[in-house]
Amino acid sequence: MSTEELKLPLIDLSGFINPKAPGDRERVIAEVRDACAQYGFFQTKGHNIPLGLQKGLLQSIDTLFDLPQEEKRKISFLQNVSRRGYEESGMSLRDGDALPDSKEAFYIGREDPVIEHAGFYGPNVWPPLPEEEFRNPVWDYYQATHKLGEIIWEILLLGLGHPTSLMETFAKKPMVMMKMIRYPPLAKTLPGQFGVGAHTDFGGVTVLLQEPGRHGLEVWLEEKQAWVPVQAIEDVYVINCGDMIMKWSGGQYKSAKHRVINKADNESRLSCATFFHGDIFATNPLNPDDPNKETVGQLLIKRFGNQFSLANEWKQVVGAVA
Ligand SMILES: O=C(O)CCC(=O)C(=O)O
Ligand SMILES: [Fe+2]
Repeated sequence: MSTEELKLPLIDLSGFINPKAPGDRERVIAEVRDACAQYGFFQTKGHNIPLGLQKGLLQSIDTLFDLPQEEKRKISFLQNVSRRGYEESGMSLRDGDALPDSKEAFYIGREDPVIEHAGFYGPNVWPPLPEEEFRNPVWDYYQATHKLGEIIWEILLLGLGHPTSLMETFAKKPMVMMKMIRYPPLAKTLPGQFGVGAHTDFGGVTVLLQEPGRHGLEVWLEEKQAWVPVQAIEDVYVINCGDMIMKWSGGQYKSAKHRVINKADNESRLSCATFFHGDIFATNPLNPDDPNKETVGQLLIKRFGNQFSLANEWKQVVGAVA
């Protein structure tokens, strides 16, 4: 089978969110379970996120990244205790990659009024744009994908025979980060440079919006030893599981490698990923007997610690150092 013929499952979530007939919810739960067990990824419609919110968000991302570079640098995420703000192109380099990512990104997260736990919780930073052009549409969108992340978590729990009430044991004050991304046109990247190099997502559920028609995401399919291109279709989300879910589920749900190459010569590509993890002090809720007692916060530090300005303080808060 050639990679062009391989497609991720497309799952209609409306059967779970607004069931109309007996068995609707169970069907969706089984479809999601099978997709996450086989691929760790699926595409979805019937997710209840209004198209108007998606379009507003993409417009806001475009406006933000069109700001002059010096304006964007003033809100660098490296200067922010809570890792909110702007990441310049060329800043992310994974071990083993020859070149850094070409993408630029902007991060927001929970809007907590005061900085707590050395920055795990804290306020967002916002660019110097009118609220109705950026902050309002972005925040409305964040809340909508926060909700969708929660729904996917519930479906994943049900798929493994757990009650949805388990959410309360690990997601009372969950880390939910949102990353808005712009990839430069292919003509503006270096030979061999990726938009985002091959990686797995670190944590819980990822809810990904791709700019319609701007393909570029590819998922590694272990069983076929092949990269599968994922189409960027209007109103269709990509959902995937991160490493923490794979660990917590004892490998029942996969965390698959993926990467992005913007294939358009002269057009940039926008996307937005919302990452729904769990409370910073939460340990594996799926298996209280799991000998591995690493917390969500410790796992975050392991993966991103070097990008936080107060990394050592963070480490102490979550017990990653004495
Ligand atoms: O932009 C995309 O399509 C995917 C981005 C991604 O994988 C990530 O930010 O973790
Ligand atoms: Fe990713």
